[in-house]
Amino acid sequence: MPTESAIGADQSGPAKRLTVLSGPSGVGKSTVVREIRERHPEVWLSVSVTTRPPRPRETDGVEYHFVTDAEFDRMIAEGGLLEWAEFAGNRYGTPRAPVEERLRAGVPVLLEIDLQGARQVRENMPGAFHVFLAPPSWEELVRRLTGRGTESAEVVQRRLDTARVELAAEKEFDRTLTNTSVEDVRDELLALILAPQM
Ligand SMILES: Nc1nc2c(ncn2[C@@H]2O[C@H](COP(=O)(O)OP(=O)(O)O)[C@@H](O)[C@H]2O)c(=O)[nH]1
Ligand SMILES: Nc1ncnc2c1ncn2[C@@H]1O[C@H](COP(=O)(O)OP(=O)(O)O)[C@@H](O)[C@H]1O
Repeated sequence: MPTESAIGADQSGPAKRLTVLSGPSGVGKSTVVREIRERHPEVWLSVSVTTRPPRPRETDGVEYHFVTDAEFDRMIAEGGLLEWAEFAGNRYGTPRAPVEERLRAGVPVLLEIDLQGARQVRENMPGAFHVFLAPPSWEELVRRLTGRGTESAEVVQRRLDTARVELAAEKEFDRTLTNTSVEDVRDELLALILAPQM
């Protein structure tokens, strides 16, 4: 079985098809990912584990696997997470085995994770391609995050504080896509996921 670093380091194998999507809370990552899930089953979307409670209209096993703190602790202890991070008071992580299985089989894999997780993937899997989803403007980001209406004012403020840090990290990414039109971003992202990546 290839090691974690061997998967990422193998520039000739299917591991080049690991794509990471990051960007500030509210920019539209989940919306773009939902479009890809519904229209492009050829791309495999990693389903993260999280200790955050489900939002209305989220289904366990679809957007996330919703787990307890104890279950999350156990996954860390067993080495079952490829990466994980704490974000706005909750923990999120990528289950390792399903990602490695798909990459070995040559299936394109998309991870939607935060900046801290993206940095861990960059460190451990150097073959991954990193895409930053940017808002058209700061005002529009605030509008989207507030307009979604799924978080309290306090949580929105916390996410906006984090968003400033995330926006400053854009240059770490291989490519920026600006989310003006969801359909345009979906098509551009799909092209990057399916293209042979340098
Ligand atoms: N590191 C890491 N971050 C994740 C993972 N899954 C989701 N996230 C990120 O956690 C942050 C919060 O996600 P969520 O609570 O769903 O809020 P939303 O992205 O604003 O809809 C976002 O930046 C996600 O990209 C994961 O497995 N690992
Ligand atoms: N291109 C877009 N134009 C206008 N609104 C958008 C666009 N993309 C997403 N949204 C809206 O912005 C809000 C935040 O999007 P979401 O996908 O939940 O963001 P994220 O997953 O990055 O936190 C949602 O209400 C969503 O409908």
